[in-house]
Amino acid sequence: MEQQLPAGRRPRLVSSLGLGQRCCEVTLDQERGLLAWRHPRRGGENYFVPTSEIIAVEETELNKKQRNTGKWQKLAKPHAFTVYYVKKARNHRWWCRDVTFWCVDENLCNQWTQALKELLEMQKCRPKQLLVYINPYGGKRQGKRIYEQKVAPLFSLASISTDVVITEHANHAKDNLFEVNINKYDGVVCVGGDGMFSEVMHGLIGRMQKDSGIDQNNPKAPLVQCNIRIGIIPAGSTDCVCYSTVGISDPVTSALHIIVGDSQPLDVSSVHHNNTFLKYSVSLLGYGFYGDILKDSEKKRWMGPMRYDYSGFKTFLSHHYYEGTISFQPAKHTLGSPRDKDSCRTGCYICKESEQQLAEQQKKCGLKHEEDEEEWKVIKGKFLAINAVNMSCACPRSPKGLSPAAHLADGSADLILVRKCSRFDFLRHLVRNTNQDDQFDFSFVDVYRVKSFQFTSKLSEDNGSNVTDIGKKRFGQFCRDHPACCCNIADSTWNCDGETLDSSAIEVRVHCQLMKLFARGIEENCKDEAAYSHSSIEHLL
Ligand SMILES: CCCCCCCCCCCCC/C=C/[C@@H](O)[C@H](COP(=O)(O)O)NC(=O)CCCCC
Ligand SMILES: Nc1ncnc2c1ncn2[C@@H]1O[C@H](COP(=O)(O)OP(=O)(O)O)[C@@H](O)[C@H]1O
Ligand SMILES: [Ca+2]
Repeated sequence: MEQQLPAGRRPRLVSSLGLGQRCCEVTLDQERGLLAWRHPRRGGENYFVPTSEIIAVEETELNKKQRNTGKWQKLAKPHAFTVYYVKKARNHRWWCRDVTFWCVDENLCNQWTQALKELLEMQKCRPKQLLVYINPYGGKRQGKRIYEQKVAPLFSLASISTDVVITEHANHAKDNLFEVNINKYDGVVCVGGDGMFSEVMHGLIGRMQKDSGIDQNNPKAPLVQCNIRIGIIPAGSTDCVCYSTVGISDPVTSALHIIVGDSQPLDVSSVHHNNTFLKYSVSLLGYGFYGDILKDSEKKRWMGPMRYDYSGFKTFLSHHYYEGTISFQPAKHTLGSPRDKDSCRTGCYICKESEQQLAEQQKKCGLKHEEDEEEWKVIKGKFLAINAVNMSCACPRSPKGLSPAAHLADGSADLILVRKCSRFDFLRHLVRNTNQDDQFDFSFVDVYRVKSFQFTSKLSEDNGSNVTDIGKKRFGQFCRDHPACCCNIADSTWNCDGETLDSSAIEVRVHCQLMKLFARGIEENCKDEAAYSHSSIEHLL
């Protein structure tokens, strides 16, 4: 049955179709892009699936067993089609579910499959061709298996073609991205952890700047936005970028976000030392505690993700603090503050506002550099940790993150300064990173929302530029001589998204929405699946 609508509008299909052994009314609102049916069993539960969340539609041959039971016996040849769709479960997890409808009228069946396929064709943001890099050694070394068993079948169901590269060494993906014909692809997927994501991001952003003649060594150069989206299939040790942008670290959920063609802009920080480009960072730039953990944990890679717990415990016991000067420019352009109670969620208005400001600025100045005369604030002190985060840095170890109110795409980073305090107080602060309590509510913790910052350790100020070697020598000697003492004349290292930086003196600038992910930010939590269905229909109708 078809309902007539005014000319120009797409019709609403309403039919009584078979579902299992019974009949149910199925509606396809083509104008609004919504498929709905009431399950004849399961207490008559209503299902509402936005067509933007349909993965695939296939004509289906009903098998013998299905045909030989119940109503089928009386039918000559039933015609059927299967709809594969996203089912949202608790904790931001997505599943791929399917439902098979049947009818005796072949024309009606064709009408349904054709209408659904046309609606899928209209989803222009979906990728058709992807370049996939798999780090076989990331996390628990399961990357290849995860991709082959959980992700590749979904890509194939969604008719996505892939070129797959299994990396053979570090920087393989990054170097490869400078050579490939990137225009062939609608996106790049990395299977691994934050380090692997960082590699792919460096390849893409670096390639983009090279092709546009931008000198990455110039810390003030306005960088060219990278429009090719990156998808992350989590298979690493921390998977913070995935968790903070999707809400869960789950390969199937991430694959489905890629398939439906989600897009989430992301701020990226550039890190320089003496007019030399060092790295980009999207998650954590950590000096002191997280730098020391990383340095120690690199020697324990064979332990897998557990290396961070081991090195974390060791580093906590060592309780080293570091002296230095941090200068920063507060982010006055953004509406939020790090102590906000609300977090960045799908469709965040603060990030949208920044996007608008960015567009206006680009219209005004193009790629010209705008002189930034805004004030610098300077803080000298003794720090146990200096953490700069472009996003919340939520991960399974810290579900709300190091800075729960940080925004994915507002053009700012949260700078968290943890000053020298007792071991017990530091532990209280750390524990609050793992629970619901406020980790900033301590006299020794300060947090600022910034658009750029610089750091120089006391050691580098005292000794000039060749800090790393001096630090290394003194650190070794000092530790042997005074193992129980916590004061430190040595430098720590910066942990930049899981990679150590060679210099402790750095200059950092946040680039608003420099790149995009196949994600949509964390969706508002839904109490249960049925509630989701009803809220989504209310939103759509
Ligand atoms: C009582 C103990 C409390 C421990 C506090 C735990 C808080 C954990 C916050 C972790 C934030 C992580 C930010 C992301 C960092 C990653 O970029 C980096 C590299 O990840 P990967 O490539 O997947 O290995 N991971 C880390 O630096 C690990 C930090 C973990 C520290 C325990
Ligand atoms: N084939 C490979 N062999 C060794 N190292 C690799 C390989 N492929 C990628 N890498 C490097 O491994 C590092 C860590 O990878 P990642 O996937 O983030 O795992 P983890 O989360 O366990 O640290 C990355 O910095 C990346 O450059
Ligand atoms: Ca940000």
